[in-house]
Amino acid sequence: MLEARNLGYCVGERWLLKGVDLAVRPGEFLAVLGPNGSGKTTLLRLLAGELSPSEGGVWLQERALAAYSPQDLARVRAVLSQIREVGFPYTAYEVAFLGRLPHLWGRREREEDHAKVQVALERAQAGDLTERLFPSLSGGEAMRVEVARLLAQEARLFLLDEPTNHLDPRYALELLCLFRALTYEGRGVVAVLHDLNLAGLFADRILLLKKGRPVAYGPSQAVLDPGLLEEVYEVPFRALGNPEGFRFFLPMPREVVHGA
Ligand SMILES: Nc1ncnc2c1ncn2[C@@H]1O[C@H](COP(=O)(O)OP(=O)(O)OP(=O)(O)O)[C@@H](O)[C@H]1O
Repeated sequence: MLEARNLGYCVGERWLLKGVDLAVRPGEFLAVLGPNGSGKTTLLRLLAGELSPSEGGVWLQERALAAYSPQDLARVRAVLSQIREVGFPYTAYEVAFLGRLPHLWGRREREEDHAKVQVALERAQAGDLTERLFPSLSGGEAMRVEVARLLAQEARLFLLDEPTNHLDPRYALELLCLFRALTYEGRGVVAVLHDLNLAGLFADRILLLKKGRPVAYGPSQAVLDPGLLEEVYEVPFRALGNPEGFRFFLPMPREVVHGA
């Protein structure tokens, strides 16, 4: 569904990202992890076609990303970015309706478009927000409306930049359950996450970045190794749970790990 080969992005003399290879198959959930400034958003923007690679390339459904028109691209992949500003006081419903725009080229909106937006708002637990002005929503409410916009877009691939940002534990879990459920319909998900444990719970695979370079890429529970995490995040981690099964990871102050 999605493939990146030797992907790199350079600004001036500095490589913000270099040497990334990855593949997302239909039904797969890939989490992108790494410290602040490690290149996660840059990678997501390259995968979305919002930035052009300095080297390597991206293929979506076996077609080079660069060969897509903006309309075609918007019908295949949906992007949840970190920037959540709208220039006008749109209602939440109008923001969610933006997801239908890629399907409206060359035709007028129909009743079914509104029905799809309504279903998307309910599925994103934003059905009670429809009349609210978007700028007046809390961070978590705005996120749910944005998710409704993505669902209304009916894309095959979702690219999510820190989707659990602003969400309380319940909504964070429910949001990731929702996207995991969408993978069972054969859609793909790439999500930038900071929560290692949510990544371990929901992702099939993890790509771990440090300073713009891939450090590990593989099955989630294999990548989530305390030694590797300490090397990447420069803080000790303690693993809890069953070494043969699911493990949780807690970052620890060094004094706690090594004794004060
Ligand atoms: N247009 C640009 N010009 C110069 N440097 C940039 C540009 N865009 C991003 N950077 C830098 O590239 C690095 C990677 O940025 P990026 O936003 O991809 O990191 P990130 O892993 O998503 O970080 P965070 O976890 O803090 O959101 C950062 O040091 C950032 O300051």
